[in-house]
Amino acid sequence: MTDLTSTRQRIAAELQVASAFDAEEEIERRVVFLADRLVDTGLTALVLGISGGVDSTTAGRLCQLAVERARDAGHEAVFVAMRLPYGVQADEHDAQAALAFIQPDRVLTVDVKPASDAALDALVAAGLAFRDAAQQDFVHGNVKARQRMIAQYAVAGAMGGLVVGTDHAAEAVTGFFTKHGDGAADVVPLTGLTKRRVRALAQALGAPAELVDKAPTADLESLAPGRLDEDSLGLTYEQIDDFLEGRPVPADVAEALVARYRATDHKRRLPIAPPEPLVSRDADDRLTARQG
Ligand SMILES: Nc1ncnc2c1ncn2[C@@H]1O[C@H](COP(=O)(O)OP(=O)(O)OC[C@H]2O[C@@H]([n+]3cccc(C(=O)O)c3)[C@H](O)[C@@H]2O)[C@@H](O)[C@H]1O
Ligand SMILES: Nc1ncnc2c1ncn2[C@@H]1O[C@H](COP(=O)(O)OP(=O)(O)OP(=O)(O)O)[C@@H](O)[C@H]1O
Ligand SMILES: [Mg+2]
Repeated sequence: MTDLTSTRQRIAAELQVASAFDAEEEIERRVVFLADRLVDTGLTALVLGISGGVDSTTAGRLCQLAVERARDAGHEAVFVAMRLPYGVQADEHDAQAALAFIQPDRVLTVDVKPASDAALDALVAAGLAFRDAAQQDFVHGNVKARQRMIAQYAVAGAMGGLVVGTDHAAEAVTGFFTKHGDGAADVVPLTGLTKRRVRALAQALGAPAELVDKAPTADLESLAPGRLDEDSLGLTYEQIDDFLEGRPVPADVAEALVARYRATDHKRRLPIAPPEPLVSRDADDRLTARQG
């Protein structure tokens, strides 16, 4: 086995990509997971932003099925779908189609533009300077993602809810999310899925074809509205999925993915702390020796 093959296998295992896949089984397993989290924690709501993309369409429908499952078991539970546009969203019709499909108990709409723009204006007024307009637009994009996180956590705080994230293996491997923005969540039901497997779940759940097949966009940059993820990444999701599922990919693609995975390691972890001081390790060792 080559080094690259064993590295790929290790990454797929770390991201929980299964070798076998059955859409119906995966739906059931993930609905049960969400319903159990509600019952076990005693919390009473799931909260998730619905963008009109396939990830939140899929996760949103799983959430609605999960709260219905929890209610059937006698547990009070509600799914709050959040529309979180930045001003007027160009593909608002897709977001509305997603909501029509998900049939959430409740929809809350919060425009993240005023808060996102106010944060940027205050930073500039405080003297923060950007390299150029493109850098400012990129940083502003991450502010928008974090405003969505703030809105969802406010609802979760008020309603006793869990914030649901849409991260999955094809996004995690490249670290293509905003740290503490869309990367922040209490539960991540799509974990381990490649993008084509997310689409397979969406299809099996009965989502409209235009959402199942929709091209992924983070849609964070005002200077490049609706910019496709694949253009930003310089990789296609087919390539990413093939890599994760152990199908053949060109060596340069595999090398690029391994490099991205390593460079974004910090985004999949808790904040980095200083190494443990030796003195406390010695104390731990003494305690272990006494207990042993
Ligand atoms: N080695 C390291 N150890 C610890 N921290 C490290 C680090 N390298 C950078 N950092 C820090 O990490 C932070 C940067 O991370 P972050 O703020 O996330 O910013 P960054 O990764 O630069 O940008 C987020 C990327 O995710 C994309 N995105 C965002 C949201 C949604 C989606 C989507 O697909 O829908 C995609 C977005 O388009 C953009 O390309 C900085 O503070 C940086 O200094
Ligand atoms: N305009 C928005 N309104 C509500 N939630 C949003 C919006 N944009 C992003 N989000 C939230 O951030 C998450 C991450 O965005 P991301 O683009 O990765 O997923 P998606 O839009 O659902 O699917 P895709 O990746 O295929 O575009 C979304 O799943 C959603 O929960
Ligand atoms: Mg999107």
